[in-house]
Amino acid sequence: MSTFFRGRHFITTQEFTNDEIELMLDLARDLKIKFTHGVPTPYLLYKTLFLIFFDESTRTRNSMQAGIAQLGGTGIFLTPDKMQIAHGEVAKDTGIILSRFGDGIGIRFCKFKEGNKYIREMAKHSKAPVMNLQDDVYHPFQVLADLMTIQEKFGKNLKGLKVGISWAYAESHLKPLSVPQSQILLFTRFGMDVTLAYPEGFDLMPEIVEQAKKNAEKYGGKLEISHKMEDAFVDADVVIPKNWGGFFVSDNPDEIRAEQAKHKNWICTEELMKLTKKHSIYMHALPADRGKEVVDSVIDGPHSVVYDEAENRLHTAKAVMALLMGGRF
Ligand SMILES: NC(=O)OP(=O)(O)O
Repeated sequence: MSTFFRGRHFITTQEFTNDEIELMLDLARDLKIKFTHGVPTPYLLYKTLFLIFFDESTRTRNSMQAGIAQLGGTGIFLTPDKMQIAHGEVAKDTGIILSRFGDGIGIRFCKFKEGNKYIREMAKHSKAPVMNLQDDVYHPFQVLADLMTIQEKFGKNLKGLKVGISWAYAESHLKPLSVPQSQILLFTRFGMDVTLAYPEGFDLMPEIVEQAKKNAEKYGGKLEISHKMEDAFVDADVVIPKNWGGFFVSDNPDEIRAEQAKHKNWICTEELMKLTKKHSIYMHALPADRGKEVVDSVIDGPHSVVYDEAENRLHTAKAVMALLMGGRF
């Protein structure tokens, strides 16, 4: 199985076929069962993974570091301020050197208009797989865990499943576009009927929306855009209300924050959840701005699957690492 994957970069799920995504999820499910039963999975014995984080992380960093350890390898956590990146070393040089030292490189770099370019430049020169741990465009590990969680709740055939992805207000920081963008790209490929709702001005990247529409056409999904939060909730099986920055509103963070503050009413409440189907699930990649993006009674309530979703980050991370970094099983 691993010969399809060995040595490939994981920058967006868009560069993997549906069959390959399903294989990743099959392995993630198998790894989850083995982990739960204490069965060792030393698929990456003696392999080394470098993890470069330009930005903060709880789930991504720890799922990768715990994951590589559970596969028998070693994860080395790096921050640019303690590397020669701080003195201007370019992505090409860092990528060539680290890939001569080890077997994989993971990078988180969310800065708008810079992160994806940096990761692609490193991937161009690295002889080891480069894994995107979230950039300004994509968050492939998150969306893989999201899809795994949705399949756990609704089964493998997701055709016609109604998914509402909505913008929500937040104050903690300017969140990237990468989560909703990855979701509209992947969910439409699995036949889901996606409604994307956001206040005017908080657009996703036009080329990503175009690609998601093409995916929907090709795979029998749907993508509809609305500027009313309710539209993401009516009859939905899955709702994913989450903040993202309005990077097309302005280049100035203060202006984006001021624009966001006009939409404090975009919060996921119990009233909104009542519009969804009875069995609906509430998802969030976390961290959530409680009281801003969502009320406690929803995120802690019966519809919420946020901890299952976060838990699946570990198993999907392990599956991708095992496949790309040369696991033999
Ligand atoms: N969802 C997610 O990527 O979480 P972290 O920012 O904690 O890694």
